[in-house]
Amino acid sequence: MTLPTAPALPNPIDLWQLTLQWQPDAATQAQFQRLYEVILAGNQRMNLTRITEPLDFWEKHLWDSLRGLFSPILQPVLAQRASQAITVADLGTGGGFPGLPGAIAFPEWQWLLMDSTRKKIQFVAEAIAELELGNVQTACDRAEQFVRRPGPKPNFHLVTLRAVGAADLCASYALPMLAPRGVAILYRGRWSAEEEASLQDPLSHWGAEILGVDAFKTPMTEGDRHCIYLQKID
Ligand SMILES: C[S@@+](CC[C@H](N)C(=O)[O-])C[C@H]1O[C@@H](n2cnc3c(N)ncnc32)[C@H](O)[C@@H]1O
Repeated sequence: MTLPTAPALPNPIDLWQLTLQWQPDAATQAQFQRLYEVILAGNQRMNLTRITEPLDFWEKHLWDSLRGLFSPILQPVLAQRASQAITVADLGTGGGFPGLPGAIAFPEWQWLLMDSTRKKIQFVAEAIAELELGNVQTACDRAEQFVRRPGPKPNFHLVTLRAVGAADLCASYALPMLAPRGVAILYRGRWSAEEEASLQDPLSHWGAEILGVDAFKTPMTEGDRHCIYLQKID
């Protein structure tokens, strides 16, 4: 892949620390910059994202992807498990969000990035090679079909979905893929009581409950965000 020269991404140490209680080290920041270049290069061939300005990319792709993983709701669950044992599936990953920033920030976790669109998964596979990420695999599949394939039943510790569809549909994709006590993270913008009510059927069908709803604003443009954490009970 020929990478264009891209403007430098911001690295607002104070904001990382204040909002995530975490800061990327120099190598991680260099990986984020490389990811930005890879996305800009991919965008020249296909429509991956309209978010291409450095500040926008930082906030709406990098920070937004990571905020769901650094949530205070998730941290106690993660603390119960050795970090290298954590497996994550990002369903409907598109151009690789939140999966690629997550795989860079959490290199000890094992990631599967899935999308039903072949050319998007081809791009993600190229990005993984370009970024030399040894902890990420890809699958071109539909989430609802993946669980029905012959072979061992998926049992991920985490499943993430951002901008893939209605909340109840996302829950019905994610919950059958979780290990007992595993957590699905639904990345949403606004969140309503009606959407929360729509989760009741998939939650009772798959034996899960709402672990928590994290409401927050993006740190630069103050957009409304919610991450919904669903935990498999048994
Ligand atoms: C709007 S994009 C979001 C991409 C990315 N998650 C993000 O937030 O930038 C939705 C993606 O979900 C994929 N998708 C939709 N339904 C799917 C399904 N049932 N299984 C797998 N991928 C699906 C689409 O191909 C598309 O790439």
